[in-house]
Amino acid sequence: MATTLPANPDAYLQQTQAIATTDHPRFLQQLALLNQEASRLTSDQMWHLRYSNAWEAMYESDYAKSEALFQDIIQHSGNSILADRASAMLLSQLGITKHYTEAFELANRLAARLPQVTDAKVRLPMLLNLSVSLGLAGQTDLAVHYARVAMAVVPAGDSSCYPAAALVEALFNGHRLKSDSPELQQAFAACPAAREPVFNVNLWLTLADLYVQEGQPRKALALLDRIAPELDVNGYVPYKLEALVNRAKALAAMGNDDAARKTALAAVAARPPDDDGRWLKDTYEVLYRIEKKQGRAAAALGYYEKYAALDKAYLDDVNARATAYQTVQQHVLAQKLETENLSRQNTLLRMRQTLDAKTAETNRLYLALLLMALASAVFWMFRLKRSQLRFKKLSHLDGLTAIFNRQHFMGEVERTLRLLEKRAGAACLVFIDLDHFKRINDTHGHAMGDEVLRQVVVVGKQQLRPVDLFGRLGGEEFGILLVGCAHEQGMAIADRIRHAVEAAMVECEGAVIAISASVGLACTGTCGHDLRRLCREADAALYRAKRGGRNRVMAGAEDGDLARA
Ligand SMILES: Nc1nc2c(ncn2[C@@H]2O[C@H](COP(=O)(O)OP(=O)(O)OP(=O)(O)O)[C@@H](O)[C@H]2O)c(=O)[nH]1
Repeated sequence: MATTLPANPDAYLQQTQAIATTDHPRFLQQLALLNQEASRLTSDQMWHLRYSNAWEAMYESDYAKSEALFQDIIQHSGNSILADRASAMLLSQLGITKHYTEAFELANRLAARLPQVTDAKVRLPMLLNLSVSLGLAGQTDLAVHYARVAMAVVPAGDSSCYPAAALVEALFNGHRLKSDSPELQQAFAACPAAREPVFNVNLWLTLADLYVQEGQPRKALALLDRIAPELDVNGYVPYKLEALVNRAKALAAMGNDDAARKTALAAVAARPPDDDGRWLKDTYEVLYRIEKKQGRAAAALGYYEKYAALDKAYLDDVNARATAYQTVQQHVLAQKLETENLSRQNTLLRMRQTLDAKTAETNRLYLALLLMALASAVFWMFRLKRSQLRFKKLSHLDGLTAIFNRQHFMGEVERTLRLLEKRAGAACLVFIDLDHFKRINDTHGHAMGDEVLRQVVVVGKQQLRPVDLFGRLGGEEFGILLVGCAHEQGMAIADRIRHAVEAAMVECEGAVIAISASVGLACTGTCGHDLRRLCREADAALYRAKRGGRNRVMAGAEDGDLARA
């Protein structure tokens, strides 16, 4: 054996772990060397060394140490392959130490991880330990399934001893194995070549057990005799105990009570401190039957009590495993349902949020549309109102001169007279008619006539105050209401207007057109505030102005006329 680490510690670490079961003494030597030279290892190599140390601690039943090391590797190594191998080993250990709930939880995690594990050297221990732990749970179908899957993943050229042995164990624990089962033959064919003495011995002991169960005690005894030397070499206590129990059972079955008792008592003495009582209960059963058969009732009762206590403990353990398995599965199912429920709730929530967002968006859109519609309605209403007002205003005005038309003028005069009547205010109604206007049209054309009409309005406005009303009554005739004016003042203004018309300079083709107007006036002082009377009087005054020679202002009969200026 090397006393210093070889140049390539990676290969040495791998080779060391590979001989852990086939050459355990050498494994121990190499492990000691690796621990001694640990300072020369890289971080990853140190994790591999910790794995081997954990394996050895588990082999030596130092479960506290091995569990701490396995957990450290799983959680901190950062090496998924090593972590998976450590998980597989920990699974096996949790079954041995009866931490069933943790074991089945880990089994579920490993089963879920299996599809991602491609390395056959890692998949194999995972599948094997899944088979063993599910066998512990009483799930024979699953245990057999995983063992058969494990058979299929064995790399070409490697031994199929481990999965074949796992399959035998799964079938045996499920009471589905017979001494001539092909699975047993298959394991016997694979394991000797793999030079796995522990597995070989286990298979032989299983066969011996089957012989006893099948009522072939001689065959069992012959087999046990044959493997005795190997048992001594390997010195694995539980196997020795199983061999003694089966030997005692076989001897008892053959009626060799003394030898059976002696062997059974040897089995009791060989019981290791951490034995789970599985084999010992069978031992006490053998002893109880022998004592009973030989009439030693007290001794029989003593053994029976021990047998019954161990059998109860064994059955309790079986129940504990099954219960832990069911609990874990229920927990997983509950978590799955909760996750599904949460996911459904999340989906609903997301849908509701989307709907809310859409509704808010739609509402915003509606609001925007409403505001737009409102703004547009207000705008159109404003435009409508404006145009209505414009039309209304236009409808009140004379198209040519832009002063009040007849209808509106009369309306406004009537309204103003009503107000003045209430206040006893005075006013004079003035009618103006251009003289010989037809001639102007005829001489200068209709357009020129229009221009004359416009000019008359311009000069007329200049003589009026804002409160006065001015309107075109038709053709070349205009009306004015002089608000707040009594007769004299009215006459003066009317005459100023006549003057202004006469003085108006309307040119046509270089010549000035002569214009004059006849004016009739009627005032409230004599006619009162009645419009019709005022109109009649103003009209009559105008008539008299025309008749009197035009270009003059005449007042209503009682008002007294104003002579031509
Ligand atoms: N250019 C123009 N002529 C108009 C308008 N309205 C009426 N007239 C004309 O005004 C003239 C009025 O003629 P008459 O009623 O005979 O009166 P006059 O010629 O002014 O004679 P007297 O009133 O008697 O002085 C007619 O020839 C109408 O055609 C108008 O808006 N524009």
